[in-house]
Amino acid sequence: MTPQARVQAAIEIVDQVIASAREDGPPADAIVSAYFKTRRYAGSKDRRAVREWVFRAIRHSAEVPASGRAALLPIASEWFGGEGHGPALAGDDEPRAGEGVVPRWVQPLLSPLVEPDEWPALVERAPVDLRANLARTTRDEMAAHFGAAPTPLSPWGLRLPADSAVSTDEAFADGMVEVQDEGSQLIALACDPAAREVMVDLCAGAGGKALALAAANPAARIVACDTSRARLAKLAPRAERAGAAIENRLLDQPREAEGLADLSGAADLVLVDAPCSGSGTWRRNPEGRWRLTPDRLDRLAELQMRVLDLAAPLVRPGGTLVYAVCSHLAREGRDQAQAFLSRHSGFEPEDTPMDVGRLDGMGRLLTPGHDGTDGFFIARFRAT
Ligand SMILES: C[S@@+](CC[C@H](N)C(=O)[O-])C[C@H]1O[C@@H](n2cnc3c(N)ncnc32)[C@H](O)[C@@H]1O
Repeated sequence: MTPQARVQAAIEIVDQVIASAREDGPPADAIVSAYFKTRRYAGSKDRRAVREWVFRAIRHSAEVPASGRAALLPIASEWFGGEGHGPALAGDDEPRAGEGVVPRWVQPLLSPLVEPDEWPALVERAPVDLRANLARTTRDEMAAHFGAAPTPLSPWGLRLPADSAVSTDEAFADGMVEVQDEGSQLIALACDPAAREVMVDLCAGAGGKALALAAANPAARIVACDTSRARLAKLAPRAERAGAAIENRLLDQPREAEGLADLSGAADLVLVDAPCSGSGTWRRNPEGRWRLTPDRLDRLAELQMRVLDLAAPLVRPGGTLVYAVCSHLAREGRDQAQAFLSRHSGFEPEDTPMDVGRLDGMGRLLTPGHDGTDGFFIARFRAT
């Protein structure tokens, strides 16, 4: 492909990314892969270059651009002109995407700790973090195997450069490591897993945190719940690879409480890794900024409240509830934690066992700019 044709391909892909953000469709990565499935003429260098253009265009623009052309014009105008199968010459009054990190309507909703000087880090390319599965290996052994540096905050973590391929490595296939951002590892650490016998991961998804809990305490009973069959189905093969014993439980929305009745008052620890805006992972999914709308945020805040209320009765007296979201928005983090306490007088806040991030209300906030992790809010409550 000519350089111009690569830019044209990026324009077509960004058009699809814009539509997918509107319709809650697949992520940009999946769209790039699907695009090249039907274009066998593109070699690996072409694919890499096009992908690079696509993500540069997405990172460049906080607001949804008018089109793929509008997204590429500000960063690739030298290739517009119709040569070499490239995009046609741009008109003077053609729309161009503006530069920005945080969408205007989201800016007042950020935690006040996230000041504008750290906004650029919210969309910078992220490294690949691994979690060594201590049930099978040591971090030092995996550091030597991958030639990776230890992460500074998590005792289980290793850090590789952005875009490192891990899934084809034999240590990955043998369950010695999982790909997991250091911030996610810190959520599992905030659960104090070694001290628990019964742990419920209420929003387990594909089980990233449940696997970390199991690695830290292989003897514990871990119940991984979710309302999404598709997400939960991904946990079983991962658990098998890691040699972890985790019970899977598919909950039926809106009758989740019925499916949890036998766990009432039985859990030493309930983790609520709640559905959220994902604003803390914009550096991995920068088009997440284009997906979020005020309506969607309202629905997520409702859901967070609902899963917290489902979690509360499961915690035994003296047990712990950990609430986490991968978000920098005060409404999903510190405000949600405060509202939980005002609804549940049988809980009191307690600090996380590790001194990481910054205090944000009664929880802790981790951010890419301050901590080098994805963005997370973590709060801990003790059942009195
Ligand atoms: C942030 S994701 C969880 C990520 C997961 N813990 C991990 O570490 O990979 C939130 C999950 O909550 C699930 N969820 C949504 N509504 C729920 C509900 N009412 N009860 C339980 N899980 C729910 C979603 O399906 C989604 O998988």
